Amino acid sequence: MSTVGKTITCKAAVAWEAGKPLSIEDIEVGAPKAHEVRIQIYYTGVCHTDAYTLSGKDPEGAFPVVLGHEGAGIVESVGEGVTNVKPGDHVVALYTPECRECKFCKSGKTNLCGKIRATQGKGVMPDGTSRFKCKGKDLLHFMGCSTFSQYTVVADISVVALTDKAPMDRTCLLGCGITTGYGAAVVTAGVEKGSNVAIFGAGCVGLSVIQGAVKNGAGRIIVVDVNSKKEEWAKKFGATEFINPTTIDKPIQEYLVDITDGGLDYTFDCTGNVGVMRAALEACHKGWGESIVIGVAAAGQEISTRPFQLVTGRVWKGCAFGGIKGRTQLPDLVDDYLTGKLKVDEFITHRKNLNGINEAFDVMHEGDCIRCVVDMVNL
Ligand SMILES: NC(=O)C1=CN([C@@H]2O[C@H](COP(=O)(O)OP(=O)(O)OC[C@H]3O[C@@H](n4cnc5c(N)ncnc54)[C@H](OP(=O)(O)O)[C@@H]3O)[C@@H](O)[C@H]2O)C=CC1
Ligand SMILES: N[C@@H](CCC(=O)N[C@@H](CSC=O)C(=O)NCC(=O)O)C(=O)O
Ligand SMILES: [Zn+2]
Ligand SMILES: [Zn+2]
Repeated sequence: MSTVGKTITCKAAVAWEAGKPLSIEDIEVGAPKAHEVRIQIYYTGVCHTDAYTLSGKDPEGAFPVVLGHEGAGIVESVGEGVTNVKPGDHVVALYTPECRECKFCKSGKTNLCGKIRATQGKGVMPDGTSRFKCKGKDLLHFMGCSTFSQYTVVADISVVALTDKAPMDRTCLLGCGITTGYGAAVVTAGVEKGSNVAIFGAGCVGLSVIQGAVKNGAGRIIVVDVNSKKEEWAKKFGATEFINPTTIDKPIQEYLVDITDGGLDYTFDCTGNVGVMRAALEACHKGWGESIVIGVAAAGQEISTRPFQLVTGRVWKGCAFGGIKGRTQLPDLVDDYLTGKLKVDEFITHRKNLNGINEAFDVMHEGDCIRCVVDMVNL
């Protein structure tokens, strides 16, 4: 029986309040309205940003909410006026939408789209309402995606169709972590051939920065991580050196400046630690070194450095989703994956089913997890 135009009841992992485990519930997912798309989610990754919002530290975090923003699935139905995807398409949800008509999209300077950012940040659809209900209460959407539900509704500008040749348990990871790190190196920094790079934090994001740096022909690729087990991971992805900053007897930035004849051409923070962000900036070469902030720092945290660091030519910048425009550029990344040019399979260290999604959060904090993929169909 067709579900088109009807409310669907399905399972979802609901975050009722901050700091509490997710609860598997039957929820009602409304039909997509104009310019909306209802997706059956097959797989979702779990990102540190989901854990960050669940912890209650995200100033934009509100509850009850359906978290998740690294998901792949198949379009079930579309609302009036949707032209970019159709039922049956294999898709990935995009927390950085791409409308192609707002000031941001038209600027050619950023991947940040302004069209629905205000409502997305409030956890509602562009018309200001929610498509999720549970026990008579509205649930909030998250990052315009809410992939911890078997069905979700997103804006049409927040979804990209991809070839069905690429397995969805892999493409889901292109919805955040891999694309973020890879894009930060290739698009945001534009690492040049032969340039020296340091990457702080070798999780999914940092390892993806390594991939981007390798692709662009970087010279030295130095990875800094407090977890020595990450050395093997970093080298597998192409790092040329690994340093555990707890094993050296001077500040890491001084050490890096010493061993690189004045500093790095590009550095990347992939930890979310504001002290690390400062070290990454100060490890840059005078005159031209650029430091890219990728990590998400908790509410209230601030970055600082001596302004002289900037006066003398170092550049501090940052990016969301690596600077990648999802609808335009994700299909090419999938092609790169299918032709063996982009590692994706290698990131999957753990798998869980929807019923075990809280374990996915547990393993993420254990240090040997790069990404845990959650099967949303088989409970
Ligand atoms: N800007 C954006 O668009 C996006 C941002 N993010 C953010 O990026 C960050 C990284 O994500 P992800 O790769 O998944 O995270 P992980 O936790 O998997 O990786 C971070 C790594 O950094 C290490 N680390 C922690 N503290 C330090 C330190 N002081 N010096 C060096 N290394 C350190 C961690 O070690 P240990 O495990 O021992 O703590 C871990 O190995 C998160 O803050 C996440 O929220 C994610 C996606 C998109
Ligand atoms: N809501 C937080 C900031 C969280 C944040 O920085 N989100 C990133 C993506 S992190 C993905 O895992 C992002 O896209 N930021 C750009 C945006 O427009 O949200 C806060 O308010 O501090
Ligand atoms: Zn993420
Ligand atoms: Zn836009």
